[in-house]
Amino acid sequence: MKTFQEFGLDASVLRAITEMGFEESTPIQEKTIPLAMEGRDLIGQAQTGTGKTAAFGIPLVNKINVKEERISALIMCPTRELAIQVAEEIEKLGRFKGIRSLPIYGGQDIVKQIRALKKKPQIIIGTPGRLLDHINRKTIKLDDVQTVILDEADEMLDMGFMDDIQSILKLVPSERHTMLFSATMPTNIQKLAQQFLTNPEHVSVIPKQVSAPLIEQAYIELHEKQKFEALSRLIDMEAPDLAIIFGRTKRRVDELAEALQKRGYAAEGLHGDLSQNQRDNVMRKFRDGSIDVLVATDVAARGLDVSGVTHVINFDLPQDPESYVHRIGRTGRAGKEGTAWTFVTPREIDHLHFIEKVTRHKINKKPLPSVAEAVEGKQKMTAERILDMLQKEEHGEFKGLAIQMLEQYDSVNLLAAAMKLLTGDKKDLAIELTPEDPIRARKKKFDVRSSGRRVGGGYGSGSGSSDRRQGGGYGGSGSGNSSSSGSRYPRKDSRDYGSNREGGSSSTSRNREYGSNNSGNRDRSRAPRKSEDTLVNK
Ligand SMILES: Nc1ncnc2c1ncn2[C@@H]1O[C@H](COP(=O)(O)OP(=O)(O)OP(=O)(O)O)[C@@H](O)[C@H]1O
Ligand SMILES: [Mg+2]
Repeated sequence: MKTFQEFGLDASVLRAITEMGFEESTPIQEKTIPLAMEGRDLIGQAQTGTGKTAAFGIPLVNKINVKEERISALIMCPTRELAIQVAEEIEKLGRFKGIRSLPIYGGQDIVKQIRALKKKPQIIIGTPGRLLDHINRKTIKLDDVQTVILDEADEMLDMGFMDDIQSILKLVPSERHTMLFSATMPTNIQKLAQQFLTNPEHVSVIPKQVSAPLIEQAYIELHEKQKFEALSRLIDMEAPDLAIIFGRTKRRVDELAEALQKRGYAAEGLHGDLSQNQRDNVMRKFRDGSIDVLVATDVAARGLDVSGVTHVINFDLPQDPESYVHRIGRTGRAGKEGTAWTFVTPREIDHLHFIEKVTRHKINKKPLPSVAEAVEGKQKMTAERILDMLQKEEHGEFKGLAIQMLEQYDSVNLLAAAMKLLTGDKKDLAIELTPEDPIRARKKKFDVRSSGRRVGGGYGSGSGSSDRRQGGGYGGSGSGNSSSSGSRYPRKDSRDYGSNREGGSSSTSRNREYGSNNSGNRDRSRAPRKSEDTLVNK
């Protein structure tokens, strides 16, 4: 892998990269940074957690003129949390150069945003709905934008943002530099690319499977009614540092978070019905470790990068292979290992096999964790906590009492009693969740032919050679034949996109940005996609 010095970047950008702790470039960065520096339009595809943000962020920040007082670059993201996170990474990269960047997303006070816009940021990172609001209010002008980046482009299409993106891009000069990034590139992305990109270079560092290489994948077959017990045993057995649990609907997420809290886990829910304040709080707590279980709808599936996530658990099977890939990709990031568990009801087994085929990765069947395994896991965890406390030496104030008690009681019994207390056990609390319908299997055929030369993506797994090709898909060699009419946008479904578009811009009342108030709705529709060949590349 190349070091960052080899790209000929500005010294201030190099300094930022070093401060961020990046030593060498990841495969997608190595491929795209030079092309982006030449001003080439790009479609960049690489596995989850392999540094796509910096792959576009570094050349962008390098190119921006800090003297510019108008918006010169626009990054669009599908969710608010992602816009915030990408903005933070851009801020870090641009810090020493003195670049001004600003996240713009729904749910945040628009007046505050307008005030921040007066500071003349050069880079705006936003969700399409709120961006349009500002454009309509004339608080954002795009006449001087030279670079546009669509992060998670396929998801934005899937969410029905095509019209908004079109409206926004119409206002950007056509002489511009445009780049699309995602870990998954269904064929319908071709349409978007044709429309918005000029002679793009396809850069793909996806090896034979699209999911990240460092994630161990397992599934447990069980009945809907067994899921919660299985979940709590699994958490006890595995003792994750941080875990994300995906549920299918907002109601599911609420019920699950509450049930986990009742059982004594530090868990909170994240979905689009929460206020932005609540969403921000939950994310902050999860990032700083004050909660260790995040229960979420697919609003958290894309792009979120929280270090220390060791486990992803699909409490409900995701609707499509893309969603699976992105959900499990919240772990196993930046060269770290992770484990992904998926709960599957007997009627969903076919759908699981479909996901395995499309992602070209076997998901290993595992038995339901036993009570004994759960107990053992919990005991180990308690012992670790005690040893951790010993090392930190924060227990001094208890020493006097300990000596007194040891004079009267046997040390083994004392410690065992303390451990029992510390472990806590609320297993007897009955938990009842509203059942979810199973995901239906797909009937249509799909094509998983694979060919072509591929290189390893991720950290240190690549051979360094590139595999640029037309088309994307799940590692298929793809000629980019998008024969289907299967455009996946707009999806008029009940997904949780957020109808509260503060500032009430025109276009549509469809819910956006995973932030609305229609309780009980699904964050992702269960309606199968129209055509399988929008999923895989032929
Ligand atoms: N060259 C590098 N060296 C070390 N760490 C890096 C490097 N580039 C990026 N990272 C870190 O890797 C993590 C994942 O990066 P990022 O979020 O950009 O992944 P991604 O490819 O966009 O994943 P996703 O598909 O899930 O959005 C981040 O914490 C980032 O800071
Ligand atoms: Mg990303």
